[in-house]
Amino acid sequence: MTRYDLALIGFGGVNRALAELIAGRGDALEAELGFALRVVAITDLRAGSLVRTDGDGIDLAPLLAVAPGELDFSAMDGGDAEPRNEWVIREVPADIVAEATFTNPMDGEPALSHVRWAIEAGKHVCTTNKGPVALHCRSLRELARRHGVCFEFEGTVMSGTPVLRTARRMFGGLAVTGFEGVLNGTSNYVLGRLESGLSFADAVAEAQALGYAEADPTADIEGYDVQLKVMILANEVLGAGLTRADVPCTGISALTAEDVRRAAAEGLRWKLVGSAARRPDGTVEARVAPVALPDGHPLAGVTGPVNTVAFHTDLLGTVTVGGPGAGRVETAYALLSDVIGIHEQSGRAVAGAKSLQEAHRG
Ligand SMILES: NC(=O)C1=CN([C@@H]2O[C@H](COP(=O)(O)OP(=O)(O)OC[C@H]3O[C@@H](n4cnc5c(N)ncnc54)[C@H](O)[C@@H]3O)[C@@H](O)[C@H]2O)C=CC1
Ligand SMILES: N[C@@H](CC=O)C(=O)O
Repeated sequence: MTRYDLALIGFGGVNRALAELIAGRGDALEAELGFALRVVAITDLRAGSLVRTDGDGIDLAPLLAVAPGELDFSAMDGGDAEPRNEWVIREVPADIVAEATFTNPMDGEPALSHVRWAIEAGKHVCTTNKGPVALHCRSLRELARRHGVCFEFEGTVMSGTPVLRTARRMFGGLAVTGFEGVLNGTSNYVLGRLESGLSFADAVAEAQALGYAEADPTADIEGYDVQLKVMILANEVLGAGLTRADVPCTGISALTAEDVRRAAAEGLRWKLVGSAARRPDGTVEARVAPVALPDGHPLAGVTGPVNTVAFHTDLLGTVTVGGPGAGRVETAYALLSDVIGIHEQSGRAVAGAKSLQEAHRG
């Protein structure tokens, strides 16, 4: 039975939910997917680092029994008060590094370095961190190709909803001309709560407690989170090569509860919309802005942390993908789907190498 050893970098909502998935249904996953998962290292800014490469690896149950803010690895066997990210990523034997630290929309660091170190050490990477992917995807892909490892990031757009894989695998042979979508769970949740009478601050606090918001929710409210997602989607699906400067961005902070309620009474729903479209000259224009959509518009009925993106294509017209856009478990599932993707690609690589050997022999 194949087994993948995982190093978890960042042990907040998402990677903790991944650990819960592995601890809670590892055996069922093993039976269904044909591979086992063992966590051999965890690092976190607040908890420190923990490494166990013997036996079953790290015993996750006792860690998960401790409240997130109270976890301290320093007194544990194999533990250290420091995160020791570089040492863990480069030196601890692991097959896959799951990166889920804070997203930095300015330069992608320190997650960018985490991803680079892992790839340079010959480890596959899956990440939910939008910074490195939006800002440096091309160079990281090239680095991964040179080192013969996978670089997967399904969770960076619409959490566990498989929008990137759908667009990459299912749109072969047609031209995507653009897309528009509700791509941030927090702002959409906040707009809905304003409509039902909550204050802005209370609505944001709820979104934080539910695990939807970024560590600094300004990214959700001012639209930077959607800006990164638009870049990722446009660069993946339209080959756009967009930088942040190419995507003008306005968030929802200027909207008041009164604006939202008045619009609702007039049959309009405010939504934070991220969009991109190919111009006749082949370049791509993109933006992030709040829009008051009439009831009946396909994006007007998207509520709470649900996200939806409508892709415009030449052969199929508009194809819409919708599902959870945020949430700890939902995003942990994206990491699991990346691991499955890595397993499939590794299987193909092994099968390819075997048939090459057979061809040489025969
Ligand atoms: N929560 C969600 O719904 C989604 C989150 N994401 C992304 O996934 C990542 C993780 O999200 P959450 O777990 O919700 O965030 P979180 O804030 O709950 O957890 C992040 C963890 O990373 C740790 N950390 C920060 N910097 C670190 C460093 N330099 N070294 C080691 N640990 C470090 C923090 O101590 C914290 O425990 C973020 O980049 C976020 O943008 C993506 C899609 C959805
Ligand atoms: N903060 C983000 C989480 C997922 O990317 C959101 O609210 O959508």
